[in-house]
Amino acid sequence: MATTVSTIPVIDFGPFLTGDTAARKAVAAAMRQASQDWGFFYLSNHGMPDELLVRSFQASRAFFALPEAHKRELAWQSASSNRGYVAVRRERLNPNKPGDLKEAFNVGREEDLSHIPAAERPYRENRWPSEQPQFRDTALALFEGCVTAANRVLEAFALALDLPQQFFVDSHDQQHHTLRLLRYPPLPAGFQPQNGESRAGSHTDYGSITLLFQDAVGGLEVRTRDGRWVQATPIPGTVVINTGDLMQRWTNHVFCSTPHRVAVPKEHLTKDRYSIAFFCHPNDEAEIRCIESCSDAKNPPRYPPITAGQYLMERLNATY
Ligand SMILES: O=C(O)CCC(=O)C(=O)O
Ligand SMILES: [Fe+2]
Repeated sequence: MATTVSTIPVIDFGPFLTGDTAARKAVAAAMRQASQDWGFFYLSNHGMPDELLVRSFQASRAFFALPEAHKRELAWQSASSNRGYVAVRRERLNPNKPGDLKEAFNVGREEDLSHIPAAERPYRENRWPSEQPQFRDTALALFEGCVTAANRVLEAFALALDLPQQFFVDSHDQQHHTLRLLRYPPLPAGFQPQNGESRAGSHTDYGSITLLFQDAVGGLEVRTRDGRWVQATPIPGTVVINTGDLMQRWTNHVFCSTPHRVAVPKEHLTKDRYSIAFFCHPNDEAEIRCIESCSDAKNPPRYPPITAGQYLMERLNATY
């Protein structure tokens, strides 16, 4: 019997950004197929400036090199804020496994909070390391760059589903996204994971789409439809895009959210690994109701409508 060795698709986004209607439709169709088959794809020519990404990884490295006590002063406080520093083993992406061997720093949308009652501000306020003033500028520039790139991807998703181009973009315009810098600390040579511990336990992402930039170390693994784990090997110049549970629900499983994890790698485990994830979340009030072109007699709507805010809060509270 012939076996087909399949890998996570690499899609050239250039024709979507600069091409004619036919070229844009072809890119959108490729994304739809990849989202159906894998829930994951790499995007080349994604439009994010390389200089910004280089600067962001440098800023991340400098931030995580701060003394632990300084980082803890910026600790993550609540799911409703979802900002700040998350220490090693603090989070379990797979709630049945030990805490993840990673640390993280979350950034949300930066807003003018002067008109907000003081008691509510901590929930909407980013936390910044006072000893690194340039860190804030870089993180916010990266946030903006990710919003732009994510919106283009959301336009392609809309095109793939015969929706008005701005359908998803409009329901993300409050930018309830989370930018997350991640560091996976070095592990001792010969390190053997105990009780299924890993750098990040198997999970699906909660939101609509995730953009993931990874360094050259590797370790990200994606589950195939038949239950095997495949390496999402770093490919320079690309961003990994995956669809989250909310998008799966919205599209009635036409776009799938796929379990993935960061395993302790066989090589380079004594090196730290850095990645940057941008989790896109629709506006709190956005109603996540099965999209019409995603259901028919054979695939009737699988979920009742829910607001994005309610859904995401439930998922986040379960992780900590
Ligand atoms: O660091 C990575 O490669 C993946 C991280 C991830 O999947 C997550 O934080 O949701
Ligand atoms: Fe993830």
